[in-house]
Amino acid sequence: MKISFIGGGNMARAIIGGLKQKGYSMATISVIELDAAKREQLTEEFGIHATEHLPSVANADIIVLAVKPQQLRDLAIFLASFLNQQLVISIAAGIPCAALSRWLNGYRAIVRAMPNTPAQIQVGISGLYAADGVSIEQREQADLLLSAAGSTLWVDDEQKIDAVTAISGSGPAYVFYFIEALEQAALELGFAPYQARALSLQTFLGASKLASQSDAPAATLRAQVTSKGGTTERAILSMEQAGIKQAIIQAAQAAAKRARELGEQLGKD
Ligand SMILES: NC(=O)C1=CN([C@@H]2O[C@H](COP(=O)(O)OP(=O)(O)OC[C@H]3O[C@@H](n4cnc5c(N)ncnc54)[C@H](O)[C@@H]3O)[C@@H](O)[C@H]2O)C=CC1
Ligand SMILES: O=C(O)[C@@H]1CCC=N1
Repeated sequence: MKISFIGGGNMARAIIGGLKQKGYSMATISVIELDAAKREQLTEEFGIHATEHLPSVANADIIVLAVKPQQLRDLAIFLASFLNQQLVISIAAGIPCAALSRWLNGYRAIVRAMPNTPAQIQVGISGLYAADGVSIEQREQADLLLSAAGSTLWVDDEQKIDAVTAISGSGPAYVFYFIEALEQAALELGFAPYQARALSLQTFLGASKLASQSDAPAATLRAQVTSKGGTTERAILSMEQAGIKQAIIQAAQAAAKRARELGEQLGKD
């Protein structure tokens, strides 16, 4: 399977990193990227072919559109004439298959995917939606490609991809934000930076692993840490008073709304 990425930025690098770790032949992967410095970096890091010439996609089996949503329309209109049988996978936030298909001159073999950056170490999760022109074989190809980056979750309702974007697409940033905050707290409690980082990171790693290996819901695991009249109880009370849980829920809702807005604004032309 020959895979061409168009756009060699953060997310393309994360997926290619996952494919490399999984043992994919880097000879089957190419990237079309406008920025010469990024092309050089991609070739150096992964040993892949990186070019600025779009027509090279004609030989690919799968084309992954990994440019910003704002860059997708112009790219797609130019790409349309190079499509024959390829599966097009778009990872752009918010942009509906219908808009992309219109820009691609009615092309319908489109999968909309929403991966996340932990793809680069194969512990990502991707939401996937297949438009009606996608064959069963192409659906399997898309699943195989994104599986190299972690788990996959197919949805039948395209709007759910905006919801996936809000939870797991943007989600790593929420977690990094919490890690930053805990690290900051450790610094303020007198630890050296390397100690603060170790305490914060290992706590996230350990708690995430424990939650993923346990049948108990997160609330039960939290209760197991929380002694009556103890330190955790005081900390959780402080977070409840600050409205942290509600703020996180609102943040995810704001992200989903932004994904819908991007689709409406950018997908209308
Ligand atoms: N960064 C993330 O965590 C995630 C991003 N996404 C989606 O992935 C897409 C890419 O995001 P990032 O990688 O973060 O952006 P980025 O800005 O790091 O990468 C986009 C790349 O596309 C290149 N580019 C733009 N127009 C081009 C063209 N016509 N031909 C070739 N290359 C072109 C740019 O030079 C840039 O290097 C976005 O649509 C975003 O919504 C999806 C899931 C997660
Ligand atoms: O922030 C964004 O718009 C993209 C989509 C999900 C993660 N990054």
